[in-house]
Amino acid sequence: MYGNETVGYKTLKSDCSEESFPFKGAKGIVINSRQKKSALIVAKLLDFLALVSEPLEHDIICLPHGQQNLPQELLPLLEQYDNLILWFDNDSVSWGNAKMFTKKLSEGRCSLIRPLENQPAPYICLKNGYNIPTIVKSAQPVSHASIVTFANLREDVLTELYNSDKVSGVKWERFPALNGILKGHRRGELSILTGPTGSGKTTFMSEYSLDLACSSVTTLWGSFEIRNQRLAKTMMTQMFCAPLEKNLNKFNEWADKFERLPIYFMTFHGQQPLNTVMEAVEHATYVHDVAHVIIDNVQFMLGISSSEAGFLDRFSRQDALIASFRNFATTCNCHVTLVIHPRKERDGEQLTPNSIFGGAKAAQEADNVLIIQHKMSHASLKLRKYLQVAKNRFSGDLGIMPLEFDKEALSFRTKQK
Ligand SMILES: Nc1ncnc2c1ncn2[C@@H]1O[C@H](COP(=O)(O)OP(=O)(O)OP(=O)(O)O)[C@@H](O)[C@H]1O
Repeated sequence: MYGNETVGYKTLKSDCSEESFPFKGAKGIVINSRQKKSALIVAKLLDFLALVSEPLEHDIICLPHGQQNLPQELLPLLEQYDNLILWFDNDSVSWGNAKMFTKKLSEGRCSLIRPLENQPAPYICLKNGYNIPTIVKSAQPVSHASIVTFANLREDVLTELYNSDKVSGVKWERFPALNGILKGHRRGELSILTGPTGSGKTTFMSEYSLDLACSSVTTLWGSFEIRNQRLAKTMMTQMFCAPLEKNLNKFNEWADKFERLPIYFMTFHGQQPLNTVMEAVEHATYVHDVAHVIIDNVQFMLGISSSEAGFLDRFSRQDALIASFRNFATTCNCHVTLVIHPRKERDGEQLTPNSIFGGAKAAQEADNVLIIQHKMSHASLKLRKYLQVAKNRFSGDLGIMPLEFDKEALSFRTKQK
């Protein structure tokens, strides 16, 4: 509903999956109105239905696109409420998403149900016979001061401890080895991907981000080097797992599936001023609740190449870009991945974090450094590729993931044995 008007609908299937229609454009809410000044907001229809049957002094609202995004158009609709309580799943990804939404909804009037073991999502609470009104009463206000005391932080610490045995970010379906090393993809971090020229950085990043988008990570692509239609074609091929050229009759079916993914593309190409790009990124992050921004690649965006004269200028421009994205990732709680070429490439030599163009600054500011490496297999005399996690600030775990390229499907996915 939007006011009294029906603007779309949500479906719930027997396997508990949900869909919204229209997919991206639905700008209304599912509401059980009890004419209250306080509302309980959930992301899933199943949770909504669980709460509707409870004796609660709140309006019950289900968001149109789950945790994926909170359309700006809903904000006036929610203005009527003095209090908003957000109750999502009890894992750290949902916790991060709920906190992001409170920024948009104005933190002062928002409370959150903490993702603790005895406070799972409403539907699970209902199934387990938990006392839902008591859990709702335990909702904690969101603190938003610039300076916090431990009293403000203790609930966050408890949440981290409670979730510490779980993968603490969104998992990759196609790259299980990465889940083991990186422990998932988290908001607020800066990752750098590097690798020799033509080693497959764009192709890999396309699949890596596609996989996350399939798990509802809203993604903004800044493809400065290749055109968006080529990137979208690569992603669609990777999603389809076979060449689309040979299956043109399937195009519409797969284009419909691809269109439903929360992926946005910046329309920049070639060299662009940093401020213009940052402005677009910040705007899109606010409007679409972007959780992952990709810049491919930094040198192309800045219009610099390793052969350009005046290295001081090009290094300082790249430093400024890295500092801007570092700051953006932290303040907007969004993951940023920067694709950066290596500084120098000597045949047969392995790259290290220090090989990143621009040197120390990039590796220092990054939370994660990923490197596509080549290695000659002495047994088969074939050049093997692998992805090396050379820095991991979250858990400190380092390691490698072999990259077997399927040329037809443009895919590096780990094959099921
Ligand atoms: N492991 C691989 N084996 C063979 N071909 C590959 C492999 N990975 C990518 N390719 C192909 O190589 C070409 C270049 O890949 P891609 O553009 O992803 O590399 P890149 O590292 O981003 O390049 P650049 O250094 O120019 O930015 C593409 O046509 C891609 O399909």
